Amino acid sequence: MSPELQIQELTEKLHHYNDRYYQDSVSEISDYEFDQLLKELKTLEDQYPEFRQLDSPTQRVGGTITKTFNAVYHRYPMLSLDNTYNEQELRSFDERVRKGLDGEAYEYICELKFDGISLSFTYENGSLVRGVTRGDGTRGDEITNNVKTIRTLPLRVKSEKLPPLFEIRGEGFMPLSSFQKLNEEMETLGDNQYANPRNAASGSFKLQDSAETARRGLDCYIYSFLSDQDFFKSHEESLLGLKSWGFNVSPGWRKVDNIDDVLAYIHEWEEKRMTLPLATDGIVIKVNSFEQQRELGFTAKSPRWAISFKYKAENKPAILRLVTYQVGRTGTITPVANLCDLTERALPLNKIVGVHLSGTRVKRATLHNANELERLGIQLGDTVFVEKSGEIIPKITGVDVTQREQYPTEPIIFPTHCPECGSKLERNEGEVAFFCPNDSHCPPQLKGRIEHFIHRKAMNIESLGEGKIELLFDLDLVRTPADLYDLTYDKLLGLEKNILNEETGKVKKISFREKTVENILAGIELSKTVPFKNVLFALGIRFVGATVAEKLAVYFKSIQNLRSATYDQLVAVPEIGGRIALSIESYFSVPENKQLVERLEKAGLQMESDEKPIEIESNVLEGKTFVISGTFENFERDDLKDKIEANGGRILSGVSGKLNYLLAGANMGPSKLEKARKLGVTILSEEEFLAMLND
Ligand SMILES: NC(=O)c1ccc[n+]([C@@H]2O[C@H](COP(=O)([O-])OP(=O)(O)OC[C@H]3O[C@@H](n4cnc5c(N)ncnc54)[C@H](O)[C@@H]3O)[C@@H](O)[C@H]2O)c1
Ligand SMILES: [Zn+2]
Repeated sequence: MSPELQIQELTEKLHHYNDRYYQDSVSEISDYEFDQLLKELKTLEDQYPEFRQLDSPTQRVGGTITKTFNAVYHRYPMLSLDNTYNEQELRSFDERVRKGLDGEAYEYICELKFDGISLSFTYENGSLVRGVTRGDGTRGDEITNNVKTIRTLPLRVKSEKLPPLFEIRGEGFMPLSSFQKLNEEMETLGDNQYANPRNAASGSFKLQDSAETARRGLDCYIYSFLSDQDFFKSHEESLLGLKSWGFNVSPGWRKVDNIDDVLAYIHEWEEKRMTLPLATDGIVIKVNSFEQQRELGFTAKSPRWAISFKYKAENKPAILRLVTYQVGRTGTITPVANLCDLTERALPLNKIVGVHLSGTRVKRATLHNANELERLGIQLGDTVFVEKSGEIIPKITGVDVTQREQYPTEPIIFPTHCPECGSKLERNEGEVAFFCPNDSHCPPQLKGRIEHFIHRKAMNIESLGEGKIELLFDLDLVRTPADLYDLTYDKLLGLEKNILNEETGKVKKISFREKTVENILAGIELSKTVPFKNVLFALGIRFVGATVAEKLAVYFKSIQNLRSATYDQLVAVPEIGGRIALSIESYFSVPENKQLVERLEKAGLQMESDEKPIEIESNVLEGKTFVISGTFENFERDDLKDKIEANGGRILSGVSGKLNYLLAGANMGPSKLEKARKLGVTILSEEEFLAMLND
């Protein structure tokens, strides 16, 4: 693959994971894997800077602002931290610091890296006036009412010496005890549980209802102070100052004066951090002197005077007792390893006690697919290595075949039929996974459809979660998405179901009371206003993801037009290929699907689009190319792109010799600006751009 394509692919992949992580609070891969991909991209970009994408994830903070809160600009940008997983790189960081400081002596402050979300608090005349999330680093969501529920955060600070305006920063987190309590409650309500305390904190700080936020018992550790005056001389002084004003500074920090002592601190906390009442994922190292911090400066994304060291996932041997097979929402069959500790070989085969790993008991680990079984070459009874990092599903990384002499093993036989519905399994050419083709009757697939239907990017019915759907499905009330619209208050009130938590063995009762029922119905009602493109995505037509659905909605404008479109009409749509066209045709040829769509139409869902394709305003920018960078007063970035295209201009992905204009907003990276200057690209301000439009 060419480096250009590689860069494009990696960029896209990372955008996808960022989106899932920051918007949906879901990690599809481990942080370690994510960070390795990011590193790979960075290396490629350094080698081929001309192919770096406009919005490369190496250049900016991964998060975004939401539409539900007021977005406010940060006085001082909120950046990320560079990270590493190994000591060698940490020593290289130390080398860079040494060089950057030209032989001056320096000290480090080591702190724990708390796993939550960054928050920024503004104090005016000693009073807390604003609390904001990091967002995209330039702008964040204003969540003042929610941060005021943090009990340890002073609303007023009394000290004669305080500057009239200052900002403090910290990590908002959910203590492990609150996390456990919250998830237990959510389980009983049939709501989706949070995968880890970080996601729980992130979700809870962004609730609309502050009373609910208050109930969830959030907390915050403060780690930085910012003001326009030189108030403190060092990070150490600021931590002591913050503490003396009553801020919640975590006591674990330490000042050291060389990298070996940093490493000692890291080793010391590797195990000890498991005993803390909150989740941590590493250590943060900061140059102590503020003067020296200024000398070292920043990259586009992170300070050069700090780095985080992240602990790698724990890896441990265990015994593979049994392989079970899960049927996923799309029919994919996933083999799952059932594990126990090495000392528990004598237990009966079906007794799955699990292994102790990273502070939790791990009973199961994914084996992905049949190919992976082959690749690992594992057998039942084998001694395997298990790894777990944070919230990620544990996985098997290898096998110790030397143990087979002493402990005989048996081959694993992959099933030929679906464990849920008995259909014969199939595998598409070139694909690794077997799947159950019975998509209209296989229970997990039916449930999966409904779960997809209510997803945020689809019908966005927040009041229904996995547990609730399970209950409605098992009681035969909802078998297809259309059934949701036939639910009534009387049908729902008082429904109950016991759910067994396989991990803990505890039984929980889900029951629908008045408030729950009202919420469910209100959520379903509200979904009738969701635009056509979402409805189209919600149908779950194969290969029709959110982006394709949007294109189809803009082009065909209604379900009526789409349903009657021929293959040739479908492939005539820009970016719609034969594979998608065939899938759409085949979807509408199935009687069950036709009926589903008709019922949804009757229920009153939006089946027509009022979205317009980009309307041509003028051709004043005809033949001109643009790259947009930074933030703007009058436009969101996407609006600006639309504006350029509506006036005949074209957007390019990176600064190159071919480019006509670099549209430079606030806070853009200096390297891009410099490159544009070198290549003689005209740099436009927002005002100049507006003037150009009005020419
Ligand atoms: N698994 C995935 O799919 C996925 C996707 C996107 C991001 N991620 C993870 O998230 C990371 C990016 O997130 P990020 O930009 O917030 O970086 P980060 O979480 O690695 O580090 C920066 C953050 O650390 C926090 N922090 C905690 N304790 C601190 C302390 N004592 N001092 C200073 N800061 C402290 C701050 O909130 C700061 O913003 C990635 O490197 C990756 O590990 C994972
Ligand atoms: Zn099946």
